[in-house]
Amino acid sequence: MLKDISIIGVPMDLGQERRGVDMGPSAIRYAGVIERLEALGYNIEDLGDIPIAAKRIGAGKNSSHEHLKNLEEVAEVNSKLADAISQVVEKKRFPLIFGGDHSIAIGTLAGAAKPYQNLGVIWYDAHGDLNTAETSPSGNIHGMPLAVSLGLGHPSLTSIGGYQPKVKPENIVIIGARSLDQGEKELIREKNIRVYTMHEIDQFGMTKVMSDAINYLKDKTDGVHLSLDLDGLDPSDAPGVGTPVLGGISYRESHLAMEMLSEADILTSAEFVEVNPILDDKNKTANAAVALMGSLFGEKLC
Ligand SMILES: NC(=[NH2+])NCCC[C@H](N)C(=O)O
Ligand SMILES: [Mn+2]
Ligand SMILES: [Mn+2]
Repeated sequence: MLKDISIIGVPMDLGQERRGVDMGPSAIRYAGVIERLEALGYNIEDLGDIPIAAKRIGAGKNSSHEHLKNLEEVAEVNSKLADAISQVVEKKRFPLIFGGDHSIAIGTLAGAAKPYQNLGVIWYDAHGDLNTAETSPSGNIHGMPLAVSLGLGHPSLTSIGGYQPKVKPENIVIIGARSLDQGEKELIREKNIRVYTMHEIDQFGMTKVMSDAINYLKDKTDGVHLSLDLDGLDPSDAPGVGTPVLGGISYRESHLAMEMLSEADILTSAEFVEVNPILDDKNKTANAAVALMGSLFGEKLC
């Protein structure tokens, strides 16, 4: 992994309807992320936050796209984010992004995938985030970023970065899924996307799931992005998220997953999203995110 890391915060809350996720980047910084990574010998540059348009009252109600809430605003923020990440990549630094809701993955991937022919994506999440306006039960864009990155969705989202698709279905691995909408299940089947649901994690254990996932991606990808939605973890370990789903990945299993990724040394970018301090318990979720980043960047227990 690159020894120089550039942090970008994206206090985005327009991709969903719960207030507070815009405070995620601050909560993660307060949890001591910079000190933690510096202690591991990394050179950290914090580029601050991407500016976000003020949230409208009754988000989406007046939007021109009923099934794509805050479309224009979400698109604008994501194209700024994509540009910021491209600059980080050009400097040969590792982009580390803090959300914000998961709609920011649209911009992250637009920036992070550009230099790669076959960027792998590890989507660590209770959800597939594979909806389009047609399949979404909510109209919330945070449920759509992985579909957008495959080139499926509104053109003002899929065109960000000026190329598409950002990722190919065979280079995606979803880990921790336990809440998939009907249209998402159909897309997973149609595109043959590799998914490790909680069933596989329970049946085979995290060690087997992660080594399988890493082997699946290792030889065919030229870079790998980790998109970690904190709701992939069980709500008892990460209560500060807007769309919690029971029966998730434990804190310890998540540490193991991060340690295995660190060992495999395949990551070229990462993002931690959906931390909502208003819904949290004493910053537990941001603290978990930072502890997981410790493992991801090479912290050893002894
Ligand atoms: N990034 C997330 N937390 N996504 C949750 C999405 C929930 C649901 N599948 C939807 O599309 O509305
Ligand atoms: Mn999720
Ligand atoms: Mn998500």
